[in-house]
Amino acid sequence: MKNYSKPKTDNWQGRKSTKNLYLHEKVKCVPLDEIPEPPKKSITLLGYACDKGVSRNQGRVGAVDGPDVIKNSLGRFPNHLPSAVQLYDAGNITCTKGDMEAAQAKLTSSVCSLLDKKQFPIILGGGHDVAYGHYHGIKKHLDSKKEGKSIGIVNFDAHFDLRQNTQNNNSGTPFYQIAQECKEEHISFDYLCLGIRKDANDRSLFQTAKELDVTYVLTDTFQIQFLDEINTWINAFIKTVDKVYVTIDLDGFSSAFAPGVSAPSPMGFTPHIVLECLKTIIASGKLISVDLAEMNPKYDIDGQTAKLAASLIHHIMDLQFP
Ligand SMILES: N=CN[C@@H](CCC(=O)O)C(=O)O
Ligand SMILES: [Mn+2]
Ligand SMILES: [Mn+2]
Repeated sequence: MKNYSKPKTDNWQGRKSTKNLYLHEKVKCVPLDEIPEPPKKSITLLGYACDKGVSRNQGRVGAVDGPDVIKNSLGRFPNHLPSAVQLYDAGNITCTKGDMEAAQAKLTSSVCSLLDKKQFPIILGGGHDVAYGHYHGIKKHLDSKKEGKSIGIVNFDAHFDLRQNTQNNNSGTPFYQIAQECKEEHISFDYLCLGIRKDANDRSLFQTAKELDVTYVLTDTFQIQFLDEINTWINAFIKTVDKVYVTIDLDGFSSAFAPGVSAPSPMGFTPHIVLECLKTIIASGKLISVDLAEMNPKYDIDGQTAKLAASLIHHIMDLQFP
């Protein structure tokens, strides 16, 4: 299959038990086209092993290895999933000959098929261009049902990623591309950014955000002491949409927590505020799919970023499948 590699059991190792106490014992490595339609919802992890968007955006490459490193870290975590909930690793979407658009297209069809099969997808990046393919997979799935359901995007990120794609599509353009397509389709572009850094987005990006009516919280106020106000913003946003797609760019976290990214944020946000926001979003019952972007093992220190990513996934699974 083009732009795809099958799941590798080698990625799943750790302490051994006889009772599925660990996630490496719980997970089933199943190729994408063999993922079953379960009677109950279940979870599928799928990697987006591509950093072409990062290199096109003049960033530091290495995120191509992000998905496998996250899986490797996650496998060592304890398994608290109900036994009726399945956990699959469906392998990785790959990028060949620098054709990022082909990788995004493959991600779109894969996410759509996972959602058609009632899976809860957790996509592991890879550059933040993962968001373009991921969003379209959700959209394709919802559009096929012809129920007119809308998608709200919640992006935890230091960056708007609203750069114009006049030169090329890259890791800094996905939400601009989506916004333009929404305009063409006469549907609203619902985009909430949490943790935006003023010192990492130029004036024209703030202007684009204003023109597109983007709601955002700056990283200075994206802190636990402002949680009530942040929750008010999140709930107001969620109310206006039918489904919520959450994308977590690891570079929004302070580099004290997430050094292993292409563009680190020394004064970024904490994991605690993100967790509280995830609780609010998941409590709404509207969360349809999640991704984690920009995991770059080349710059990680002692596996901290991979462990943070794995811990976020663990929390999300716990909240979504109590
Ligand atoms: N996905 C990341 N996008 C950021 C990268 C910033 C940087 O390279 O410093 C952006 O384009 O703004
Ligand atoms: Mn970012
Ligand atoms: Mn980003």
